[in-house]
Amino acid sequence: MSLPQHSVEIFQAAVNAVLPQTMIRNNVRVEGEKLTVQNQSFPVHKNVYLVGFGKAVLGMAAAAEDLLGEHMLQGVISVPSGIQEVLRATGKIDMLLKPQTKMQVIEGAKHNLPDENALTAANRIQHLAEGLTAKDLLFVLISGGGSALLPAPIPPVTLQEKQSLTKQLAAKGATIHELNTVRKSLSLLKGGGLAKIANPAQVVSLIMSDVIGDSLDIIASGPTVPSSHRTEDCYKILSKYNLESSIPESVKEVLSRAKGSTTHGESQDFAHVCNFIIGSNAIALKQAKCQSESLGYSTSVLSTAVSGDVRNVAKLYSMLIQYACSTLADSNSVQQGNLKDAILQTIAMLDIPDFQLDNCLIALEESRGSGRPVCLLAGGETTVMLRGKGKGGRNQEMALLVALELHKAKLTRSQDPLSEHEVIFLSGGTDGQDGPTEAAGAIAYTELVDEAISEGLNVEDFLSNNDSFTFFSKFNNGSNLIVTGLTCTNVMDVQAILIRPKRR
Ligand SMILES: Nc1ncnc2c1ncn2[C@@H]1O[C@H](COP(=O)(O)OP(=O)(O)OP(=O)(O)O)[C@@H](O)[C@H]1O
Ligand SMILES: O=C(O)[C@H](O)CO
Repeated sequence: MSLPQHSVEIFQAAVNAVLPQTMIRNNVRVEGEKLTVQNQSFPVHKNVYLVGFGKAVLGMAAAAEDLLGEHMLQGVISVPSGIQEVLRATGKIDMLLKPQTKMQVIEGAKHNLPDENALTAANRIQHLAEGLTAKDLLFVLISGGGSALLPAPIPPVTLQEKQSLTKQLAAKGATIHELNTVRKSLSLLKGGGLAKIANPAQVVSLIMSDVIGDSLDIIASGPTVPSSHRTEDCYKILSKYNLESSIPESVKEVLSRAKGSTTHGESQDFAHVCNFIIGSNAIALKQAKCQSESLGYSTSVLSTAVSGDVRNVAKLYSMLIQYACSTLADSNSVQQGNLKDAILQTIAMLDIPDFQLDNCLIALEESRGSGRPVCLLAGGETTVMLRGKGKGGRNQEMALLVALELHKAKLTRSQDPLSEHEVIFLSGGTDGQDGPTEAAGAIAYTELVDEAISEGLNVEDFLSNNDSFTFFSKFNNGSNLIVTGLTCTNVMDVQAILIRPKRR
């Protein structure tokens, strides 16, 4: 198999590790009247209710209902518009609920924005939780996209007002941490509200993380997690993005009523709640590492928190590739030292706290000793400043930017170790949809720009129009695109760098 084929296999292993059914089965057991999640057990006796919200929740709910059997009484889940149709059309029948399901499925939040359908779902979920007693257990399934699928604005804030504020913040580049800090303070169910309403029932939440650092109170705005944020934090965020003057009166009223904490009660009110992370970027990368090792690569995971502007991140990966090639060729060159300094500066500038350059060295040293090819893995989520009107996504744009950086590096250095190695760079979204495109991501390599020129394609033109999908659709007959279809899971993005010396 070729390096590009290996990179796709490794990416696929990452995605398969976090498929909703796999995660439920790996983390949940039901034996008689005992429900065990990870290492914690709960008694069950036909007293389980289920609610869920998020892009991965349909498959999670189908697997959970199978496991819970007769213990499960009733459920409501809020999932993205059209998801059941897509699953049927793509033959992913095992992610759908069985015809005899006890669950009500409500589809909503088209384009990831809260709407009336999602509001109806949130109302039903609230109603179900309010009716629970100390004898009941509420199983809560949470995944990315959950914030938009569980809107419950605190009156007098309206859905439209909340939606408009969220949109304005997002358009001004607010991070998901900032966005969800504000959302929590305006919601009845977010920021621990759902758990509070379900009290005194036992609440067991299974959470799939799609945020950097896996912060429980940020994922889907933490409906079962006490909020660590205060109202002042909301005001700071609103003023940072110059939105203070445009906040509606209703929002001011709710914020002033909250006075201090944005959580629904104190943390001792959460004694009835157990939150479990069952899927994350780290879990996906761990499996990707296993797959890569079984394919014969010296492998290291560098980070699960790669974030920042896609252009800066692409520069980081390009330098890392050059550093790796130079280390594989000669462990003490001046070029290698300079690259290392530049890499460390970029990591500090991008603020990627968990980045382990030492892990990269371990893989490189192992490879130098064994002659095995190298695989470097990382994950996270970058941001793209949209300047053009093209079609693309952050992963395809990153792959194209890395190709361009490698091309430039090759031109500026003769006798470059880069040219002596075969290099593959893959970036893909684990949800299978990179931006509004039909691809999950793309594969790049050192010679891509030269090959594109010979096909009459100018990489820089496509990049300046944010048109990476159009580029990769045309280039090489589309064979550098990674197309998986919607995976119905999401633990952010995965990058894989594969390097081996060229055969002479
Ligand atoms: N033409 C484009 N080129 C590059 N990136 C784009 C383009 N259009 C949109 N994007 C990026 O795609 C992202 C939105 O797509 P997507 O829905 O995959 O991401 P998301 O909102 O983070 O959702 P999820 O977390 O489920 O992946 C935004 O970060 C946006 O900047
Ligand atoms: O739903 C959300 O808030 C985001 O996907 C982060 O979890």
